[in-house]
Amino acid sequence: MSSKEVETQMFDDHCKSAREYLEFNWPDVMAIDDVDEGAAMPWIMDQFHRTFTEDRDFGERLLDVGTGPTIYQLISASRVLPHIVCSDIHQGALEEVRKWKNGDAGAFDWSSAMQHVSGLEGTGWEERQDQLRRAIKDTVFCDVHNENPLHPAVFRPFDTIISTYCLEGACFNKGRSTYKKAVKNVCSLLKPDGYIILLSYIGVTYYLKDGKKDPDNLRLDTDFVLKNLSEAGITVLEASEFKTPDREACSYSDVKSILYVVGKKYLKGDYLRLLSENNDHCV
Ligand SMILES: C[S@@+](CC[C@H](N)C(=O)[O-])C[C@H]1O[C@@H](n2cnc3c(N)ncnc32)[C@H](O)[C@@H]1O
Repeated sequence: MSSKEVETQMFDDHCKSAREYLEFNWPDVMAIDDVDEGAAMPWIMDQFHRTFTEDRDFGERLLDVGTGPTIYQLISASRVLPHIVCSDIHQGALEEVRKWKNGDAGAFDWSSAMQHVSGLEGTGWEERQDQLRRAIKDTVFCDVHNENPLHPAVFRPFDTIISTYCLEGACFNKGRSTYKKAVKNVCSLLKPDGYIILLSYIGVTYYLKDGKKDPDNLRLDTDFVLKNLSEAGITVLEASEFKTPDREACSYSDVKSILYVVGKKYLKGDYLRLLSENNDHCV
């Protein structure tokens, strides 16, 4: 893609640029009264905090799939994973991440999210901000529709993968079989024994575009998301859901809930042992 094409690439059907996406979705980063999502942000940050303070071995190398221009999803992980690769199909989104990493004057301000997480951890937010900036090692092209989403780059399988609101965005008008393949493609980037954390919109039937309803033909429900993870070799360790507010009018979509999933790609032998030891681990 030429630099001119990169500059003019629409971010999505809703926002012209990655910057517009940031300003539309996070006029107030830790908002508790978002029209569609209510107090989802504090809940999401708390889920990530809980996950990454659990006694699990997340390894060293984290891949974020469909990072977009955001870093909130990486704050808690960066306390334990020192090597983070951000990936997205949109070059403008990755440029926003690079600007934030480099501390550019025009970079988006995520300090309230940093402060929220530091408050939970009992750490200093500026040191944690530096820690995340140091941990982001690379920003690379990714297309979840490719069998190897990171092609042409070559990476060893990752220890942990995070993906927030990417798969449903990439597949919203492409149907369930495309979603299923995309989940498989993403999970193929995870090493055996690795962890995946997925955040997803559930129950969307339309997104608003220029005041009109743009239908979502994916119609994600929780069971379908968990089943696809399982078919991609992931054992779901936990799944929590945040119910969005009942509302007459939507601002962006009619999302019904936000699903947070932690899964693990067990080695076959370990998985069978786990099953015989404790069935409760499997949702
Ligand atoms: C709704 S945004 C989510 C961004 C960010 N992770 C967040 O939590 O706000 C969806 C992201 O997925 C990216 N995306 C869309 N299609 C993709 C694809 N086929 N492969 C990889 N990323 C894609 C978009 O460029 C966008 O950054």
